[in-house]
Amino acid sequence: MRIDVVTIFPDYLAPLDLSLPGKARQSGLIELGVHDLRQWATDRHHTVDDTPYGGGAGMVMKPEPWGQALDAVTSDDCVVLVPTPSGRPFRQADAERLSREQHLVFACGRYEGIDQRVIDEAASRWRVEEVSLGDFVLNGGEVAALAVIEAVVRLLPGFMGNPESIVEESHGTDGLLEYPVYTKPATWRDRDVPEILLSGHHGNIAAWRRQQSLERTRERRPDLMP
Ligand SMILES: Nc1ncccc1[N+](=O)[O-]
Repeated sequence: MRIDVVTIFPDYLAPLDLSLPGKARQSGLIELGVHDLRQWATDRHHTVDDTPYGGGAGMVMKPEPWGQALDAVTSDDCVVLVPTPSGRPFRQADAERLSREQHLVFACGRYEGIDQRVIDEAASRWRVEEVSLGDFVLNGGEVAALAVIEAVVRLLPGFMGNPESIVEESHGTDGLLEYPVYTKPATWRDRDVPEILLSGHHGNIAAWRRQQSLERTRERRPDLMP
């Protein structure tokens, strides 16, 4: 898989050189390109934003640099992902679907967003998905791009040491929240690990874990209850 990110803050994407994505890059399983939008802002000051038509606070990202940038980094069959609070909620199912793509391009907007014509023109040439991580406002799309990239890359075959660990996760196969987990010591600050987990009885343990998942989901995410 190839991943390209266009941003005015390329250093924000430096964490991708660490941990999982970094390892995946060394093994050649992903190619990552981070591009500074300003290289396509050809005026003397490399201007990337301007005041919004119709007035209003803040600045909007100009279309010309974005048009040149996307022309340069996209491929015919790529998916252009635009992190934005006005996007569709990004879910685990989207991470799974996107992990099967060959080329993802992240357009990270800042300020009040990117001129809509950039999105409209891109959507006439490539698959474009405006995605949101949640109902809160960040200052730009970079943090969201990092999160989406991690959610996608960790699903690629051969990246996770133990593929088993992917199956039993929150928002995984049965869509429930994950059950609580414990490890040694059996007692810590007078708190014991639930007896059932020490019983070695796998059937009962599975049932207890399912019950815990249901209770947690009912309590915290009733919207996910089956
Ligand atoms: N919440 C967000 N705020 C700004 C940019 C992107 C965002 N998001 O969730 O993808």
